[in-house]
Amino acid sequence: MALMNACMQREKAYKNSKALASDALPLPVAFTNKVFFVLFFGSSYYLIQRWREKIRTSTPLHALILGEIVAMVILLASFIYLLGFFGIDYVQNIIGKTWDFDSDREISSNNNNNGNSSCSVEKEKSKLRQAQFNGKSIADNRDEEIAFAVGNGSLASYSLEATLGDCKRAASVRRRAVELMTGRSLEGLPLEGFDYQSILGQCCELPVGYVQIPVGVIGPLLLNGSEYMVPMATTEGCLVASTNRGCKAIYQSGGATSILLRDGMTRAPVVRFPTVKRTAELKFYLEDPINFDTLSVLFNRTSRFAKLQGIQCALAGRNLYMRFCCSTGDAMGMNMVSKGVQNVVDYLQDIFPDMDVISISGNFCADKKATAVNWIEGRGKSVVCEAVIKEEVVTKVLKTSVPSLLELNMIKNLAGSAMAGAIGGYNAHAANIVTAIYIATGQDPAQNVESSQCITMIEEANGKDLHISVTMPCIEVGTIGGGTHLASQAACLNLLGVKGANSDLPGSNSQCLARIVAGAVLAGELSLLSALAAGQLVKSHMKYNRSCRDIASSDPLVDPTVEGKSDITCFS
Ligand SMILES: CC(C)(COP(=O)([O-])OP(=O)([O-])OC[C@H]1O[C@@H](n2cnc3c(N)ncnc32)[C@H](O)[C@@H]1OP(=O)([O-])[O-])[C@@H](O)C(=O)NCCC(=O)NCCSC(=O)C[C@@](C)(O)CC(=O)[O-]
Ligand SMILES: NC(=O)C1=CN([C@@H]2O[C@H](COP(=O)(O)OP(=O)(O)OC[C@H]3O[C@@H](n4cnc5c(N)ncnc54)[C@H](OP(=O)(O)O)[C@@H]3O)[C@@H](O)[C@H]2O)C=CC1
Repeated sequence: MALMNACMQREKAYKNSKALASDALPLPVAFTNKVFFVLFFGSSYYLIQRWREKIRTSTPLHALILGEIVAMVILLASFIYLLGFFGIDYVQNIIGKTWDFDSDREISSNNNNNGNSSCSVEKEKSKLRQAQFNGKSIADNRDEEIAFAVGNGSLASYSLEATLGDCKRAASVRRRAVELMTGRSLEGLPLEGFDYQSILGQCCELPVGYVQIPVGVIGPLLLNGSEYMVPMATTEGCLVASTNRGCKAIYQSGGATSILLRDGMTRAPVVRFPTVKRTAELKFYLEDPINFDTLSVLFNRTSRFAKLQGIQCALAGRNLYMRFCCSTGDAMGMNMVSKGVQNVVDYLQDIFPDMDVISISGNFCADKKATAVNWIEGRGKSVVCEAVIKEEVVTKVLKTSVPSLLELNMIKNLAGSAMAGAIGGYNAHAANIVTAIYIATGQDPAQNVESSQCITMIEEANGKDLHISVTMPCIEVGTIGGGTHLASQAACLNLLGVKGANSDLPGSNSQCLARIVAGAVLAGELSLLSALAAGQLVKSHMKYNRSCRDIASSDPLVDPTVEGKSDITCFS
């Protein structure tokens, strides 16, 4: 019955978009469905009973009485109704889903082959191809002329990819147009050496080049018995060196252990009702376990990998914030969770017609913001990582002592952050390591905000050694989707052995990456805290983080002959 109910409610969500037999009836769909179910099973039961009776009394089966004829008509009618309502729609959904995947594949293969991102781009492209400029098709003009047209506004800059059918040429022309418009040179921002087709429709609009960020590598990071060489993209000198020192200390102490506590991405739409009473009704509806099956069926059908785990509600007057949480396989999952939530919200709109959807994101998610809800409930992967660092390693490699680190962590990371009113900022520099690995491996770098939430604990172990742990509730990483497929980022994921989707165990690649992030953060915390305890910080940054070269005179945009510009002091 629960399944039947689930099916009935699930199909209702599509009532608005698909014509169904039930639409013709002036009755609520849930009611007519129940009536036809009862008629179907009632008539079936009656006919079976009659059939058995006829066999027992040797009456010919074709000799029908009026009641049997009526029952057969009812059976046929209810069968047609139910088939029309569930069966055909179900088949259509399967076909529809298959088609969706095919079209997704078509889109991505187009991306790879000729730069078209979608059918709409294809249509746009043919429209634009017909457009004339200087009496010829746009693509037949010289780049300088096209750039001029973009610069003076007669040609939309974002239509260049579709118009020219060549992503690299589009970026080059746009770049020139920007230079013409601003009168400033983009020399120094590279154009060559990048696959612009790979970002179309997925990673970046209006490209004019790419920024180069050096990638350093730390390791081996000995984590859960495996060794990892971890890539970090950064321009902060000293960061890689420091984290590498932390890896050495961990390695010489026998390695670190990293454990995944939970894995679920969240999205929280906000809706409003005319009264608080109605808002509370939706809250109770969402919290009723009977309804969860229906909602998860609706949610899960939007993806092969997204699986709804739960919905947490928070109410503010007439507004309800519904924090959906789901597993997302090897993807970070923001697009996936948003797609699933949209499907559920459409369905809820159907049964709560007075519900006003304010926004698919109501900030109770909470994406790219430092919040208590993430800190307490977690978002993405929640990971804890620990290591016991031997006393002699603390002395020789980290150049400090166990008591100094204990005291520093308590006064700085715990009390100091409490004084600052931090939310999840009970660490020294988790954000440094998180962001550098995120950029190197194609993650969404803006999610460093909550991904860097971390509490670093340092305690004594075995009477003389040091126990350190980092607890990170919101590591939001994926090994598929976003920027993970780009050549450089994919190479970094490959270095870690977690490139792409794990077909045997979906989710295990991204979970492994999250553990590595926590392991690297542990290394970073160890080293920076040690440098601070030993009073080494400024000296080390003057060595690795400030060039001895005359920066001003090496800048091509600065005239070195201008007086005073070369007056740079070298600290070392
Ligand atoms: C995508 C649009 C802009 C379409 O918006 P639209 O209004 O449908 O677009 P349009 O075709 O009518 O064009 C309007 C203008 O948009 C620009 N535009 C339009 N298309 C392009 C293009 N291809 N390349 C460059 N510019 C474009 C362009 O300026 C254009 O004017 P025109 O030049 O034609 O006169 C809109 O739907 C939009 O802004 N969507 C929101 C996307 C967004 O902001 N994403 C950020 C990531 S979400 C996130 O990370 C954080 C989150 C959401 O989780 C935080 C939270 O919790 O809230
Ligand atoms: N929409 C939003 O509000 C926001 C979006 N973003 C952006 O979203 C992007 C990331 O979204 P995300 O959903 O992670 O990625 P994608 O949108 O790329 O979705 C992942 C795709 O990979 C497919 N897939 C294949 N194998 C697997 C597997 N093993 N595990 C998981 N998925 C698999 C999924 O299939 P299927 O189709 O079956 O699910 C899906 O189509 C980033 O670019 C990020 O910057 C960031 C913040 C907010």
